Amino acid sequence: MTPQQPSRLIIASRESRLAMWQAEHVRAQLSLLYPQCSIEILGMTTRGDQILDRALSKVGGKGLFVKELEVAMAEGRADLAVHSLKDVPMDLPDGFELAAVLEREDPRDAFVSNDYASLDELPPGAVVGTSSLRRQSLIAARYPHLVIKPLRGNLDTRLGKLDRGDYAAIILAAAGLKRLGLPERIRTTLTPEESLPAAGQGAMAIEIVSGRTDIDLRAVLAPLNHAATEQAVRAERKVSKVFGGSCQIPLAAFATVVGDSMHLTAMVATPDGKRTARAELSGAAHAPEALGQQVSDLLGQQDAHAILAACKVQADAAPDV
Ligand SMILES: NCc1[nH]cc(CCC(=O)O)c1CC(=O)O
Repeated sequence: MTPQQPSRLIIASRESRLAMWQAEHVRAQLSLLYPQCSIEILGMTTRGDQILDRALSKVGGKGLFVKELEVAMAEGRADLAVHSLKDVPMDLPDGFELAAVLEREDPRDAFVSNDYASLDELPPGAVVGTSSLRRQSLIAARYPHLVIKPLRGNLDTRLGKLDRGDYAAIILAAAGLKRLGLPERIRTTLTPEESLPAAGQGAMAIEIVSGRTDIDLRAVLAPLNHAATEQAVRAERKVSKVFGGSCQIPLAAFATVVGDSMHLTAMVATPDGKRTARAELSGAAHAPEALGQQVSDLLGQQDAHAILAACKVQADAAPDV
């Protein structure tokens, strides 16, 4: 069935430069597909953008970046929302669904510094900026002589704080820097062996309201879906979901797809990096959730639940920054 040609589409987006780049990217692809369609971007601020003085894990997690966009769609002010998949909760609220996952950019973490070329070069006591529990846990485990300080805000804000001298180095997603045309800020990319990426890192997703009767939006957006990326992130997000699904625990999950087969590696750890469980398996690319469940089971056999309990204790004891 040919999808109905839309005559007008409104894309809801956060207003950060990265979010706007991503919305613009989706708009450009849609205009090629539907040249008659008028497509607008509705920029909005979310609570996640406003609350910059506390760790996200303390104020409600990922949902804070998507809620306002969902309200705009529910009220008919927008038809679709473009998100960094990493920021999308594992369970969407009733009445919403992901209609497409776009081809993944570089999924790795990037080491960014004006003075040092890599984590290995940082001297004892050097301050590294990150508010990601996953990145924090990794650095604490491998570089116990470094000091980790929280770093929130959009990419430009974070780079500004680095340039002001607040940190010796910061860790960011390579994808964001590449999309914003700042690949030269990356001093080193951390391999997945060094820093296993977060579930969905580097991928964009399009969210819609389910069951619209006026237009088949799923069909309209289907050509933007990248099958291999969708399979990979479904496996990764399954692991996230099994272990509680938000930013409250250091959790990494990374899948690669080659043809019909997929390899998934996942890890949970304590924020201090002292306890880690890691597991990996290959399986069929067409059954991503099954592989995600199997890898989660392997993590469970390795004491992952005790690690989660220890995480909760450390999170409750941590200062509220
Ligand atoms: N949590 C914030 C966030 N959400 C998505 C990205 C980068 C782009 C991506 O991973 O797709 C970032 C910044 C970062 O982690 O450095």
